[in-house]
Amino acid sequence: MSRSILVLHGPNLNLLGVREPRHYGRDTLDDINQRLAEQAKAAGFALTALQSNAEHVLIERIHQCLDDGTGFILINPAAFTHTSVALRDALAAVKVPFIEVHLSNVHAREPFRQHSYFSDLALGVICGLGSHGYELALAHALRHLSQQP
Ligand SMILES: O=C(O)[C@]1(O)C=C(c2cccc(Sc3ccccc3)c2)[C@@H](O)[C@H](O)C1
Repeated sequence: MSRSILVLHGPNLNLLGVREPRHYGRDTLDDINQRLAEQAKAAGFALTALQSNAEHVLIERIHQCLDDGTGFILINPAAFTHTSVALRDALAAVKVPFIEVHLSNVHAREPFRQHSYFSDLALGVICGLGSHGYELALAHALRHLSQQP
Protein backbone atom coordinates (compact mmCIF):
# COMPACT_ATOMS: atom_id res chain seq x y z
CA MET A 1 0.00 0.00 0.00
CA SER A 2 1.38 3.43 -0.95
CA ARG A 3 1.67 5.82 1.97
CA SER A 4 2.57 8.88 -0.11
CA ILE A 5 0.30 11.73 -1.19
CA LEU A 6 1.24 14.55 -3.57
CA VAL A 7 -0.43 17.97 -3.41
CA LEU A 8 -0.04 20.19 -6.48
CA HIS A 9 -0.95 23.87 -6.63
CA GLY A 10 -1.08 25.73 -9.93
CA PRO A 11 -0.20 29.25 -10.99
CA ASN A 12 -0.65 32.30 -8.77
CA LEU A 13 -1.65 30.24 -5.73
CA ASN A 14 1.55 31.53 -4.14
CA LEU A 15 -0.41 34.81 -3.85
CA LEU A 16 -3.05 33.28 -1.58
CA GLY A 17 -3.88 35.15 1.58
CA VAL A 18 -2.56 38.36 0.14
CA ARG A 19 -5.38 39.47 -2.17
CA GLU A 20 -8.82 38.33 -3.32
CA PRO A 21 -9.88 36.94 0.08
CA ARG A 22 -13.49 37.06 -1.15
CA HIS A 23 -12.80 34.20 -3.59
CA TYR A 24 -9.80 32.49 -2.05
CA GLY A 25 -9.92 33.15 1.68
CA ARG A 26 -7.20 34.44 3.97
CA ASP A 27 -5.14 31.27 4.43
CA THR A 28 -1.74 31.33 2.80
CA LEU A 29 -0.51 28.35 0.83
CA ASP A 30 1.94 27.65 3.64
CA ASP A 31 -0.97 27.55 6.09
CA ILE A 32 -2.79 25.03 3.88
CA ASN A 33 0.27 22.87 3.24
CA GLN A 34 1.23 22.80 6.92
CA ARG A 35 -2.24 21.66 7.97
CA LEU A 36 -2.30 18.95 5.29
CA ALA A 37 1.13 17.67 6.26
CA GLU A 38 0.14 17.49 9.92
CA GLN A 39 -3.07 15.61 9.10
CA ALA A 40 -1.27 13.15 6.81
CA LYS A 41 1.50 12.56 9.36
CA ALA A 42 -1.04 11.95 12.11
CA ALA A 43 -2.56 9.22 9.91
CA GLY A 44 0.86 7.70 9.19
CA PHE A 45 1.18 8.96 5.64
CA ALA A 46 3.76 11.12 3.87
CA LEU A 47 2.67 14.27 2.04
CA THR A 48 4.60 16.34 -0.45
CA ALA A 49 3.34 19.72 -1.71
CA LEU A 50 4.48 21.72 -4.72
CA GLN A 51 3.29 25.04 -6.08
CA SER A 52 4.44 26.18 -9.49
CA ASN A 53 3.58 28.89 -11.97
CA ALA A 54 5.20 26.77 -14.69
CA GLU A 55 3.16 24.12 -16.48
CA HIS A 56 6.21 21.98 -17.31
CA VAL A 57 7.29 21.88 -13.66
CA LEU A 58 3.92 20.47 -12.64
CA ILE A 59 3.95 18.02 -15.56
CA GLU A 60 7.44 16.75 -14.73
CA ARG A 61 6.48 16.36 -11.05
CA ILE A 62 3.51 14.26 -12.13
CA HIS A 63 5.79 12.11 -14.33
CA GLN A 64 7.92 11.48 -11.22
CA CYS A 65 4.94 9.61 -9.75
CA LEU A 66 5.73 6.74 -12.14
CA ASP A 67 8.82 5.97 -10.07
CA ASP A 68 8.27 7.36 -6.59
CA GLY A 69 5.30 5.34 -5.36
CA THR A 70 2.88 8.26 -5.01
CA GLY A 71 -0.50 6.73 -4.30
CA PHE A 72 -2.80 9.75 -4.58
CA ILE A 73 -2.72 13.30 -5.91
CA LEU A 74 -4.64 16.36 -4.78
CA ILE A 75 -4.44 19.05 -7.44
CA ASN A 76 -5.65 22.62 -7.68
CA PRO A 77 -4.63 23.41 -11.26
CA ALA A 78 -5.76 27.03 -10.81
CA ALA A 79 -5.89 28.74 -14.21
CA PHE A 80 -4.46 25.62 -15.88
CA THR A 81 -7.81 24.02 -15.01
CA HIS A 82 -9.32 25.84 -17.94
CA THR A 83 -6.45 25.67 -20.42
CA SER A 84 -4.03 22.77 -19.99
CA VAL A 85 -4.54 19.63 -22.06
CA ALA A 86 -0.85 18.92 -21.41
CA LEU A 87 -1.34 18.77 -17.63
CA ARG A 88 -4.47 16.65 -18.14
CA ASP A 89 -2.50 14.25 -20.33
CA ALA A 90 0.22 13.91 -17.69
CA LEU A 91 -2.34 12.86 -15.07
CA ALA A 92 -3.95 10.44 -17.52
CA ALA A 93 -0.55 8.95 -18.33
CA VAL A 94 0.56 8.18 -14.77
CA LYS A 95 -2.83 6.78 -13.73
CA VAL A 96 -2.54 7.93 -10.11
CA PRO A 97 -5.99 8.65 -8.65
CA PHE A 98 -6.56 12.33 -8.04
CA ILE A 99 -9.06 14.78 -6.62
CA GLU A 100 -9.46 18.21 -8.24
CA VAL A 101 -9.74 20.98 -5.64
CA HIS A 102 -10.79 24.60 -6.12
CA LEU A 103 -10.96 27.13 -3.30
CA SER A 104 -13.71 29.10 -5.01
CA ASN A 105 -17.00 27.88 -6.45
CA VAL A 106 -15.91 28.05 -10.06
CA HIS A 107 -19.48 27.32 -11.18
CA ALA A 108 -20.66 30.58 -9.67
CA ARG A 109 -18.00 32.65 -11.44
CA GLU A 110 -17.09 33.66 -14.99
CA PRO A 111 -18.14 31.23 -17.72
CA PHE A 112 -14.51 30.50 -18.68
CA ARG A 113 -13.91 29.11 -15.17
CA GLN A 114 -16.77 26.63 -15.52
CA HIS A 115 -14.94 24.26 -17.85
CA SER A 116 -12.25 21.96 -16.49
CA TYR A 117 -9.91 19.75 -18.52
CA PHE A 118 -9.54 17.56 -15.41
CA SER A 119 -12.95 16.88 -13.88
CA ASP A 120 -13.92 13.91 -16.07
CA LEU A 121 -10.66 12.16 -15.16
CA ALA A 122 -10.80 13.03 -11.44
CA LEU A 123 -12.07 10.66 -8.74
CA GLY A 124 -13.93 13.71 -7.48
CA VAL A 125 -14.05 17.49 -7.56
CA ILE A 126 -14.35 19.78 -4.52
CA CYS A 127 -14.93 23.49 -5.06
CA GLY A 128 -16.18 26.50 -3.11
CA LEU A 129 -15.19 25.33 0.37
CA GLY A 130 -11.97 27.27 0.63
CA SER A 131 -9.01 25.58 2.25
CA HIS A 132 -11.36 23.07 3.91
CA GLY A 133 -11.80 21.55 0.44
CA TYR A 134 -8.17 20.47 0.52
CA GLU A 135 -8.69 18.87 3.93
CA LEU A 136 -11.78 17.01 2.73
CA ALA A 137 -9.87 15.78 -0.30
CA LEU A 138 -7.02 14.63 1.94
CA ALA A 139 -9.45 12.77 4.22
CA HIS A 140 -10.75 10.90 1.19
CA ALA A 141 -7.24 10.17 -0.07
CA LEU A 142 -6.26 8.72 3.31
CA ARG A 143 -9.36 6.52 3.35
CA HIS A 144 -8.74 5.43 -0.24
CA LEU A 145 -5.11 4.48 0.44
CA SER A 146 -5.97 2.75 3.72
CA GLN A 147 -8.32 0.47 1.82
CA GLN A 148 -5.64 -0.56 -0.70
CA PRO A 149 -3.89 -3.94 -0.23
O1 LIG B 1 -10.84 28.51 -7.00
C1 LIG B 1 -9.69 28.04 -7.23
O2 LIG B 1 -8.97 27.46 -6.40
C2 LIG B 1 -9.07 28.23 -8.62
O3 LIG B 1 -8.56 26.98 -9.06
C3 LIG B 1 -7.95 29.18 -8.43
C4 LIG B 1 -7.68 30.19 -9.29
C5 LIG B 1 -6.64 31.18 -8.90
C6 LIG B 1 -5.51 30.75 -8.29
C7 LIG B 1 -4.57 31.65 -7.87
C8 LIG B 1 -4.75 33.02 -8.03
C9 LIG B 1 -5.88 33.43 -8.62
S1 LIG B 1 -6.24 35.10 -8.80
C10 LIG B 1 -5.47 35.80 -7.41
C11 LIG B 1 -4.65 36.88 -7.61
C12 LIG B 1 -4.08 37.50 -6.51
C13 LIG B 1 -4.29 37.04 -5.21
C14 LIG B 1 -5.10 35.95 -5.01
C15 LIG B 1 -5.69 35.33 -6.10
C16 LIG B 1 -6.83 32.55 -9.11
C17 LIG B 1 -8.42 30.39 -10.57
O4 LIG B 1 -7.50 30.63 -11.65
C18 LIG B 1 -9.30 29.19 -10.90
O5 LIG B 1 -10.23 29.59 -11.91
C19 LIG B 1 -10.04 28.74 -9.64
